[in-house]
Amino acid sequence: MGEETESSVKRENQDVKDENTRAPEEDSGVKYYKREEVQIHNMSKDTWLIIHDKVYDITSFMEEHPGGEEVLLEQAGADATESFEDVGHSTDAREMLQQYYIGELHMDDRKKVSKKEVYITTSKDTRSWTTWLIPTIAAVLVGVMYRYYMLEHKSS
Ligand code: HEM
Repeated sequence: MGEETESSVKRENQDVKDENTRAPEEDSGVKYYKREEVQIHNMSKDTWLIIHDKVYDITSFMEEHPGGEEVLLEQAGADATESFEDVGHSTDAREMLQQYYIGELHMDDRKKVSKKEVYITTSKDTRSWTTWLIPTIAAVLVGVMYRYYMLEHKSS
């Protein structure tokens, strides 16, 4: 009887240990992962991905992915932001990501200039005024030249 209690205590301790070594899903505070840490999880039974500097454990999603397991495995343990965006995933797909979120990519491992910033500097707003200004100037010039031409013809 005493033995039974001892073994159940042991099992309980084991459970606690497993809980601690598992990917943390803490309520308080965000967990930061180094790139090397993410890289270890690069197989079909243990798959992590980085998308937009966030880390996802997609192990349970592998077989469910509508685009197939293969494409995910190719990106396993790495930054899949570009391939994820290239496919043009739906809003539903983006919302699905939340379920697999486990933390953030460590600040030291983030790229210095994010794609977002590049997009902002080349946004349409800064270019749009030049697209109508040049034809307008051209039209005014043609108008002025036409007036001069007509005046000269009248006087001669
Ligand atoms: C955890 C991350 C991902 C989630 C939650 C996800 C989810 C989805 C979903 C819901 C679809 C169905 C179409 C849609 O709703 O957009 C889809 C399609 C697809 N995904 Fe993903 N995806 C993920 C990562 C990736 C990555 C990293 C790649 C590329 C390497 C990829 C490649 C594709 C392809 C090729 C399709 C099929 C598109 C088509 O047939 O039109 N996905 N994915």
